[in-house]
Amino acid sequence: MNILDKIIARKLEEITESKKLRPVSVLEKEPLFSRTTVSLASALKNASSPQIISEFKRKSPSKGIINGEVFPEIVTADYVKAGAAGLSVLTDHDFFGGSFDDFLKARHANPFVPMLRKDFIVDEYQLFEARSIGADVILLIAACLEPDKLNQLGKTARELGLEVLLEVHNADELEVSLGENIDMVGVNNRNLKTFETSVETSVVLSEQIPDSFVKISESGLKDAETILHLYKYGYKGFLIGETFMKTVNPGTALADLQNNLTQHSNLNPQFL
Ligand SMILES: O=P(O)(O)OC[C@@H](O)[C@@H](O)c1c[nH]c2ccccc12
Repeated sequence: MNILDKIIARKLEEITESKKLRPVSVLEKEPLFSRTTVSLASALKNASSPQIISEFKRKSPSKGIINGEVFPEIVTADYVKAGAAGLSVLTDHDFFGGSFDDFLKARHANPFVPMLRKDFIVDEYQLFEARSIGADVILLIAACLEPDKLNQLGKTARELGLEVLLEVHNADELEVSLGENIDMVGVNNRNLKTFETSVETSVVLSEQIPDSFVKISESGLKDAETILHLYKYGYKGFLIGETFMKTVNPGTALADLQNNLTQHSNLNPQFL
């Protein structure tokens, strides 16, 4: 069984448990459930420079513990101060060390910033959960979902007021998964089954994503040069976790990257 299959198997168990403990009728009563969501897609679409979506991630199956001593309310507020266009917070516990508690702390610290619930969504129930913790965006991973299921989840997500980020890793996934209930397409530079990471994945797939979708490059991004390179291929958003999270002060790491982006684009105005 590859790691993705293991994650999904565990996810299905968790969902069965959660549905009993907190049925949809309970989730719907959460105060955040009826909150007005904030659009990540429009923040990215309207920007005239590369936008960073900063991730709060404690650990991962590929890297183990990334940072054991971090507080989501502090890190995410620092990210926003340093200019993050959006936030991504892991809610998967067993494989990524995340939680609803992390997400809620980040949400309360940043009420008006677009936030992605980063998890493995395989059931409608998780969309209600996402809404109940104050998410604006959910991720649908093509590698985890049959096209019909993906389309159905996208439809329900949008009915709930959530934006949908479709994650793909290759042309086949893109072809079968791209549909009408998608707001943004994220190209994951990391293969979730092998953990192999190459930013060339974003270059190769860029041409095949229609211009009507906002493009985001995800994973393995470390420096301004790479971001400006991918920006030329039409990527507006850049999802970055580990590069920031492995430092003592993730917000400062983002601020440094933003400075480098500005400097490089001053030196090379053709990039912007
Ligand atoms: O930490 P990185 O290499 O900057 O990657 C961030 C993000 O792209 C990655 O965490 C991610 C992308 N897709 C996912 C799906 C599930 C869990 C995690 C992910």
